[in-house]
Amino acid sequence: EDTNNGTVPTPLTNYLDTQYYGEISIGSPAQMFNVVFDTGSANLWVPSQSCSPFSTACFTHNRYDASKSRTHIENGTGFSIQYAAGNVRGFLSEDVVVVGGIPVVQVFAEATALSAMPFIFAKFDGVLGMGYPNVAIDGITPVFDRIMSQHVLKEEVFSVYYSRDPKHSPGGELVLGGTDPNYYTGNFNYMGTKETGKWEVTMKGVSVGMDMMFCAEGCTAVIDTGSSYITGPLDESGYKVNCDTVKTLPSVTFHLGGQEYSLTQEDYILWQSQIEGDVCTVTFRGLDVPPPTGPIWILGANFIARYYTEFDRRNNRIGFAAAV
Ligand SMILES: CC(C)(C)OC(=O)N[C@@H]1CNC[C@H](C(=O)N(Cc2cccc(Cl)c2Cl)C2CC2)C1
Repeated sequence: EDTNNGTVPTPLTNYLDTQYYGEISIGSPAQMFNVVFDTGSANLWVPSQSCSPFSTACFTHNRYDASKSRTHIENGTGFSIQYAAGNVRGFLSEDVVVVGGIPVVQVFAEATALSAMPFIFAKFDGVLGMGYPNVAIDGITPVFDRIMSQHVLKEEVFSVYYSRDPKHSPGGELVLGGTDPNYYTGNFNYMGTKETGKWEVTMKGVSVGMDMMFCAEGCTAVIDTGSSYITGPLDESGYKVNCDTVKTLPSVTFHLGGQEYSLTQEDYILWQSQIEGDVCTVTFRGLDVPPPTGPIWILGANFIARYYTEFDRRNNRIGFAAAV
């Protein structure tokens, strides 16, 4: 059903609370792909039919076949992304991409080489960057910018709901042009994005329990829908705790835009029941980014699952409301 004059919500699949992806189509007739809608990047790439036979990660995913699309436009320019954990190489193509019911003619990358790490663990096929244009590699206009220039959206915003429990259905939802009141309660609290033209805000501190433990002088918080966890300048990463002590663990509070956003142990502990017993891991990752970029925190899926997030391009601000 059309809820935002021109757009329909995109249901997301939640894979183990670590990967949230939804379906888009590319080409005519439509070729379907599962993509992560990633606010930490701004390019669209999917595996290519012409990927190398040695790229295992490519063969276990849906691949775009240009020869089968009558709306395909040849480009051929080389393309590569260097992630922290791996890389993607390929070439550019252009075709009709449909997101949330909206068609756009989009320049995207056909990946011909995907590093096995980490993409053999990816349940999604590709990535659809929802970041600002200045994050886009090769200056390619991002999908959401192409959608905005069609003036079909009621508001120039998009919103993200991530479920906290893989058994819930849907595992999440992306709304283009508005928010979905079914997935949040109360009001939104807004904060301006930094003038860097990224989905990042100034954070005033991080408290553990009652003590301000980190970022006391202020730091940057990136709101990154494509990251699974919370990353900060911590030396503990993948910290294991005794599951019996989990209920005594303190809340962790992020001070953003004059509000306090707390995560309780159920939000930040990954509790896995295994044969040899339960294993509990703190889902904070250590990542040291030196100044001037750092110190930087990345608030990923387990933050967004607790706080429904509205990304507002019109007003260059981010809004949080309590997720249902
Ligand atoms: C500098 C620039 C290249 C733009 O930086 C980024 O693109 N930075 C991206 C920021 N958002 C997270 C992205 C990421 O880590 N992955 C890998 C990933 C994440 C979760 C789970 C799995 Cl399995 C995987 Cl493979 C992409 C899938 C979104 C990198």
